[in-house]
Amino acid sequence: MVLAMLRGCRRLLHKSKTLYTYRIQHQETTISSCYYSVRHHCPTEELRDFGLPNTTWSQNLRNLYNKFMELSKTGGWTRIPSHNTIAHHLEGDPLETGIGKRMFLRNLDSDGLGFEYCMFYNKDERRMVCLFQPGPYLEGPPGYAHGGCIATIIDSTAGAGAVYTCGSVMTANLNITYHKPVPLGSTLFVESHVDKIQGRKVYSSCHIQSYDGVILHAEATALFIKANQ
Ligand SMILES: CCCCCCCCCCCCCCCC(=O)SCCNC(=O)CCNC(=O)[C@H](O)C(C)(C)COP(=O)(O)OP(=O)(O)OC[C@H]1O[C@@H](n2cnc3c(N)ncnc32)[C@H](O)[C@@H]1OP(=O)(O)O
Repeated sequence: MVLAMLRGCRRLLHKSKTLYTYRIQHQETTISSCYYSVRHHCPTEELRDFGLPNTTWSQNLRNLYNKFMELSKTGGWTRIPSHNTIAHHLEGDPLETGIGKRMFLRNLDSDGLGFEYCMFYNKDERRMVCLFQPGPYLEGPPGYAHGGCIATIIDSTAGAGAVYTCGSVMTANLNITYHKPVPLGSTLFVESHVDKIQGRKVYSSCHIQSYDGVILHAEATALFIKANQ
């Protein structure tokens, strides 16, 4: 499975011929675009799991987290680990993909300032839930989250849902309707669903609600393309 995905990635890289050259600490490293996939085990080093509660989490976020942890005990839902380097989520050579890079959503060194979130996956229902608290560094309109960060959390939730359902994918299309501004520091319930799989195309939908489900902040549809096997 792992080897097949890697081969799929490599074939794609040859096909697309999209090679980018990065200079990192005076060392030139050639990397290329790659489908996102899930690493099933971590390398030997101990890594922090950022999807666990920390002191910046609001009570509402903790309550939702506890609710899904309870649901996890009876099967159905599984908490998804979250690291700050994509190399530890990607299948592939960590030396090639990981040097000097951070995951966009985990690129701040202080908790609570940016994307504070955890995810839970339900395999049978093909659903991914993200419990999200946007920090003060995500400001767009005064006091509210930037639309780009809302797009990011939608893409990441629906993308992770597609990855956990189908394996390696890339986002090809994302359509978002913003209904209500998202207050910074609020607790949000983001939920995605894989609606249809047609060949390599994975169609998903996603919405963002307030933690109590009263306010619908945004809705989206997305198309992900599976890696060639
Ligand atoms: C982060 C959270 C951590 C949680 C823990 C899990 C960790 C792990 C999860 C990570 C989750 C990250 C989620 C972020 C995901 C990105 O941010 S991805 C980055 C943004 N996206 C990109 O950069 C993609 C850029 N585009 C491309 O590279 C290429 O166009 C694509 C999308 C790979 C497709 O190219 P291709 O493989 O050559 O496929 P191609 O043959 O062109 O098309 C295949 C089929 O799709 C159709 N198609 C392709 N594009 C489109 C389109 N735009 N519209 C409609 N149809 C299309 C084609 O018509 C074709 O249809 P059929 O003929 O089969 O019917």
